[in-house]
Amino acid sequence: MATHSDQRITLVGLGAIGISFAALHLRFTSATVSVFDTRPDLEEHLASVLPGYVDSSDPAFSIAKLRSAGRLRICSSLEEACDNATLVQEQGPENLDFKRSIWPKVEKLVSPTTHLWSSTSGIAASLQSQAMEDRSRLLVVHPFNPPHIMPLIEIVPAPETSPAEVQFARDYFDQMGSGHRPVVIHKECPGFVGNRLAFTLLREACSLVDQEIISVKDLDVLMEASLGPRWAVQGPFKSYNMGGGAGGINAFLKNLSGTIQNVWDSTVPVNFTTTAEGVSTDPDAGWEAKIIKQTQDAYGSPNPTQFTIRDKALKQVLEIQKQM
Ligand SMILES: NC(=O)C1=CN([C@@H]2O[C@H](COP(=O)(O)OP(=O)(O)OC[C@H]3O[C@@H](n4cnc5c(N)ncnc54)[C@H](O)[C@@H]3O)[C@@H](O)[C@H]2O)C=CC1
Ligand SMILES: O=C(O)[C@@H](O)C(=O)[C@H](O)[C@@H](O)CO
Repeated sequence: MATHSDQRITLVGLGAIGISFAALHLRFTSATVSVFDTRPDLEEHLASVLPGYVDSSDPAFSIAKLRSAGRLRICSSLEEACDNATLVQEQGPENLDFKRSIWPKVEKLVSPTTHLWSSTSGIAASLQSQAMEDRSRLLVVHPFNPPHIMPLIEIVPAPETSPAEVQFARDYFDQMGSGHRPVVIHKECPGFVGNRLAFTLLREACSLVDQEIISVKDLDVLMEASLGPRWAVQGPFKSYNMGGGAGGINAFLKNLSGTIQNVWDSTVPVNFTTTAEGVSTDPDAGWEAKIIKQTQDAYGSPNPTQFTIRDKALKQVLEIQKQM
């Protein structure tokens, strides 16, 4: 694989994820990063957010230095941004029309060997690539927010994606030295794996609040005081293997099979009451209104201080993981 310094990376879409990926590539590789976004305030937006994400006191990482050194290019068109790119990563809107339309445009602007990655949360590469000339090039490289801190990178090839593209993406993050942990998902499924697990838990959490079994705030306390720390140090299978004692997971499943099955049989799934405007917040709409009101009453709207506290805590947890 070409070293990171050989990479000329184009980022399409510099919102929450795009800026975070820009910081990751700039901080941990010597790649050139060209950024394009249709927002008119891209330069100001980058200046206000990127330095905090790059998180380095080294003056070489100031926006001005990165630009004068040619490592950061702020572009005003997709054509300019894709010029001479070895890797194009899109973090545009999470809708199929956008993602399906951007790739044929990019294909025409780059070389046949340029790697093409989508940061999508759940739109399969096989759906995005329908209008592409060469569908074997497209790969989902799904991060967890924020990717400049969160180590997971879900690599999700379509059946058409070439194995070489998967290997390149895996090597890219394995060799970055940032502590990122790429995981290859072998079959496309809605939500891939990370979000599928997250949203399964979210559905049960919403159902428990809707049934007035627990409040939003106490459910968060319950997670932060138990499963959160547990799963930060041992995933579900590793921790239940320990939970089975000497007999491991086999004993665990045998000992608890009745309780586990009883819980599985008792779940009361909830489904969105969506309207043309999206999720309904109508007080009579059921669970959504309860979740939204209780969450807003508990936490208000997210503010920069909350993000700073979150990121600091995440980094401390990840530092502890490295010592394991
Ligand atoms: N926010 C999250 O927690 C995560 C989001 N993702 C995925 O990343 C992608 C981006 O999500 P966010 O960064 O949260 O969205 P965002 O709304 O913060 O950023 C999207 C950016 O795309 C830009 N954009 C819109 N149309 C464009 C165009 N034609 N060309 C170039 N730029 C354009 C917008 O101006 C905006 O800055 C989505 O596919 C999402 O599913 C993946 C993991 C986590
Ligand atoms: O949770 C995350 O950071 C990611 O898995 C996501 O994809 C975001 O939650 C969000 O985009 C869910 O769709």
